[in-house]
Amino acid sequence: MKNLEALKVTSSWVQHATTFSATIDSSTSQSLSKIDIPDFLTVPDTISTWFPVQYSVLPALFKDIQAPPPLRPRDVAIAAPTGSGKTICYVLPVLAAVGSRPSNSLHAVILVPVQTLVTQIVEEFRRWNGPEGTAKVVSLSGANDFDKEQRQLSADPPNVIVATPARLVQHLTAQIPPPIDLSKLRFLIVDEADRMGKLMREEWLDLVEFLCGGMERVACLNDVIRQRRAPQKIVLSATLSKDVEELHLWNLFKPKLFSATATKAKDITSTVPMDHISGRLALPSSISHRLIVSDSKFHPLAVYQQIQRNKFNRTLIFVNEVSSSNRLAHVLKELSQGEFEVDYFTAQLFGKRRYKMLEKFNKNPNRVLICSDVLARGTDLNRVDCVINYNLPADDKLFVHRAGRTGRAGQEGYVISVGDKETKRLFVKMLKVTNLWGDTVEEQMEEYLFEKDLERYTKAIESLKTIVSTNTKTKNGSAAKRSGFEAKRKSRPNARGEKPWLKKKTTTTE
Ligand SMILES: Nc1ncnc2c1ncn2[C@@H]1O[C@H](COP(=O)(O)OP(=O)(O)OP(=O)(O)O)[C@@H](O)[C@H]1O
Repeated sequence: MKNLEALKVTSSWVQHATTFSATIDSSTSQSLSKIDIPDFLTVPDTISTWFPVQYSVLPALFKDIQAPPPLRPRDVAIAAPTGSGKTICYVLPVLAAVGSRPSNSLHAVILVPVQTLVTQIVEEFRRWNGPEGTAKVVSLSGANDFDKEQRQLSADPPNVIVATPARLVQHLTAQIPPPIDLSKLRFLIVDEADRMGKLMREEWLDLVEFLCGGMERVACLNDVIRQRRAPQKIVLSATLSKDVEELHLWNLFKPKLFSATATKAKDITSTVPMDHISGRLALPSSISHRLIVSDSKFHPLAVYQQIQRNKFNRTLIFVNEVSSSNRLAHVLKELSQGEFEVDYFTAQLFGKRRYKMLEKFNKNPNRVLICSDVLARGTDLNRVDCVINYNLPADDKLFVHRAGRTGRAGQEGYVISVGDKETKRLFVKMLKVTNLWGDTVEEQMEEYLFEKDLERYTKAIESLKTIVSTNTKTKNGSAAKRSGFEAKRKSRPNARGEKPWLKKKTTTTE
């Protein structure tokens, strides 16, 4: 039996992609005058040029709006590095489609995997929509009260909805007919598309396509005519997968791919296995990566020394477990002694507290934010100087997205990964397979390098142990109290079903 060689099927639309530079600098950015945008849109002060992905995508999408093709516009897939400005690629076309005198119909639905991104994208719409805000943009996510959202949708139908898939489906199925009319949708946009998971079609895409109408595969002339109403799909990600079956899930109509070429600084060899739409995973060229290898018991001290030595103004530290975040926060607070503020952000933070935490990080210098991977994708924080992988990322895509929280919009960024001899081996192998290892610097930190801070570090660990043991005692105490209460409750007569308060009828004979 001859073992069959795995076939690499590459769709023709992937092969004939429109490419642009992944590097953002004065030579690859274009002046704003090169693209005519509708005059009712206000250009934010921070925007002075078009980034490569915007200069490549915007003219095509504006053309589909100004001169709609006879059938329906081709769907679009956008693969560009983190921080390269993909959000604007759909914000402007959506606002242009809504127009300066918007009707009451829903023009666009934008779906993102996490609620922090929902708020961030609504903010981006507001930045371009101007203070008067011609288009009505609403957010639907776990950050808001569901009933309040329902009332708002019925009272004042929006032109644009930015939502998490779960919350959108909740609104679409909570009442019949749903308060959201998808039948006249012009855009169906999915940001961080490859994060939506393989079950997305069962979970929400089938329902949304059914309510949009016209998404069936063409089987007859009637389908072709019905398809004219279907919304144009735009899927985006920094790590858009090239897997044919994954792309097939999106049921894209004659898709056009806009894809970044290899970054200038990291010339990636073609031997890299093609598991990614632009043929490879890549970090923005403005990011440098350093791997610190030391005994794991010194990792918190190594992190502290890196922040102190490099004088990072804002540092994001990714951990894999919630428990590590508050322990690491305590040790860093003890070590820093006020040199920098330390907070931690995990998925357990709800509603407004999330945004207050991010706002505090964005607005103040000398901050360290310890977080879980809920912030790894898409989150656009203000000038993060350094991303630290305190726990190494589980896979290469997560490494790219975590690293992409720094080095955004062409700014310089540093990524520091912390490992020990064992974890380092697997991590280096993972990065070398997809050539993300690039020009990473490896630094062995031996025990003698920690001596100068060892005393303070030991004190910090001791105080952490005291806190942990106190918490454990309190937990046990309350558990004991609960079990004591439980025991008392069980001992009460009525817990045994007896009713001593009902006087027994004594007969006179007794
Ligand atoms: N033309 C531009 N000029 C200046 N800054 C820009 C421009 N376009 C985008 N930016 C800024 O660059 C940052 C990154 O933009 P954006 O969040 O759209 O990147 P992204 O590609 O979506 O990143 P990710 O893949 O992490 O989601 C934002 O702060 C945005 O304001």
